[in-house]
Amino acid sequence: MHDLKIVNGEKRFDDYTVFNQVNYTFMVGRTYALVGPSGGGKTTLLNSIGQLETLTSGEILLDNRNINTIPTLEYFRHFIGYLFQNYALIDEASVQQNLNLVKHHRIAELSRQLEQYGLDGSYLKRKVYTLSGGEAQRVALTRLSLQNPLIVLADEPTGALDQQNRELVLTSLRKMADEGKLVIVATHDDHVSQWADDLLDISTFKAAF
Ligand SMILES: Nc1ncnc2c1ncn2[C@@H]1O[C@H](COP(=O)(O)OP(=O)(O)OP(=O)(O)O)[C@@H](O)[C@H]1O
Repeated sequence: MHDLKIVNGEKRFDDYTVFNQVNYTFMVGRTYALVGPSGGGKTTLLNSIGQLETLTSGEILLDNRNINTIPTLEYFRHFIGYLFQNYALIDEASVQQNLNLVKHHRIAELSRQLEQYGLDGSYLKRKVYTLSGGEAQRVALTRLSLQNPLIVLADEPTGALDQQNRELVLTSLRKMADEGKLVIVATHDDHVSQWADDLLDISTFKAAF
């Protein structure tokens, strides 16, 4: 069983400590809500797991292997997938181009994957800027499915969505966990906190000096 372990994790920006003494083990197959006050360090912790930030001290172990020993490209390709509040798609490019950015897929495969998220193949030619927020997040979910990473990091993925699209995102993330992925969602949304298997409050990881 894969796990992701943070051992004595600390992150400082100059002399400001965002968090310290983070000791926590995430298990694949589960969903985690990462909560805490604005500026508390949720995004910083997600980015540290995603190799976009480096811990000031401590380590992050994936199956007991320090993630910093995994080459960044390999890590991004095989282990880490992101879902963001603002979708992180290229607005001026088509849905098809966005889905093919990392790896080329046949149109039939793209259509099949899009249909899982309630969009048909006619969306492939649409420019992302013509999509509604809910449709854009469905495209981002499709991209995540195609990438098929072990760890899904979601930063406020429901923040800009109505209830129906929020439920679609949560159902999709649950399915990914059921398929054996680890899903970590940074959120301010109580509904998402209640949905997750485990709740992790970042503000509990800030010891006094
Ligand atoms: N590159 C950086 N340089 C300096 N300070 C930073 C940097 N990135 C983040 N910070 C600071 O670290 C703290 C934690 O920020 P972070 O974005 O992780 O919080 P958050 O819990 O995700 O907040 P929110 O809920 O508002 O999104 C903030 O005070 C932020 O200003």
